[in-house]
Amino acid sequence: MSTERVPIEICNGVNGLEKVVLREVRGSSAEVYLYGGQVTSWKNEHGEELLFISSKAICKPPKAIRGGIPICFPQFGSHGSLEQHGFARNRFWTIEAEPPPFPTNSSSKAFVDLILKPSEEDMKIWPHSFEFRLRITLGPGGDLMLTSRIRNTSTEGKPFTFTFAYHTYFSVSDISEVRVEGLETLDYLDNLQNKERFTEQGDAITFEAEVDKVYLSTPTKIAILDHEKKRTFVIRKDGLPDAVVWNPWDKKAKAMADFGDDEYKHMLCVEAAAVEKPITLKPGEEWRGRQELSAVPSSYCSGQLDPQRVLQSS
Ligand SMILES: O=P(O)(O)OC[C@H]1O[C@H](O)[C@H](O)[C@@H](O)[C@@H]1O
Repeated sequence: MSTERVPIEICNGVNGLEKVVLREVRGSSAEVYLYGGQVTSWKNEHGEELLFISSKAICKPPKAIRGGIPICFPQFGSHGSLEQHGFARNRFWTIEAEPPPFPTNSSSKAFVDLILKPSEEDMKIWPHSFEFRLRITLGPGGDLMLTSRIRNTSTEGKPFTFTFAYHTYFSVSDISEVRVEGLETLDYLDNLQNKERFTEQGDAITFEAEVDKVYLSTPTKIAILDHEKKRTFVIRKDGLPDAVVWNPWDKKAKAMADFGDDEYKHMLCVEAAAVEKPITLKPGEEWRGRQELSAVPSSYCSGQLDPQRVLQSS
């Protein structure tokens, strides 16, 4: 099989911000803004958007883009002294033509390599030398893979510590019809209750109010079932033990300037993350964290197991 890659397509997105477009022959596509190194669109082969992006997103530095997949680094949330979610999401990344090779089992030809290095200004707020390489790949079947490689390039023998998340906003038909599987019975830190630790009770996770939880040491596979759309998102992760689940619900939605009042109904963030146990890199060390997303039609839909409905439709 030829490994010749598809030439990278770069064009201007909102407010003239540069974006990279990845396309697969079967019709799926993805868009990545250099601002934030942020995926802002992921479409399946029917051209359906799979990620949520707010109609009120402010695509203007220094505001991070509301939606898609912001990168939280070197700090997740308010777990540290930096600005919320760190600074990677509102810096300009660059395309790296020839990154150091790394083993990949993907035969995909549609990918882009980005790199972020700290500026002098960044060094003032976080005095650490690093190279953050991000490869975004669109697989032959339309899967979206993000691989991060973060290296400590300190020449002064200084280690550094960080937390991290792929803050993925999934597009869902109706949040009250959505179920998350893979996090049942796990411990979590509740951001709505001073980051206190609780244990999840019950069968599956469904939504009827604001949620902001960091599930700890989760399985590597998590599923989001969207009954109305008959679609299941599958998240596979590696190097990222935790998973954040967030929906602002109505009150917080109204309080956010870059988020529509009712948009909470159509999104859910499930974020592959390393939060509870920060990662430490010594000089010369490199860390990898990977997230792979796929969207598959789900055979199970709400009501299918309801005998009344089965009778009515037969
Ligand atoms: O508004 P942002 O800074 O983008 O953060 C949006 C949300 O991100 C995460 O999911 C956090 O757990 C939430 O506490 C936060 O509200």
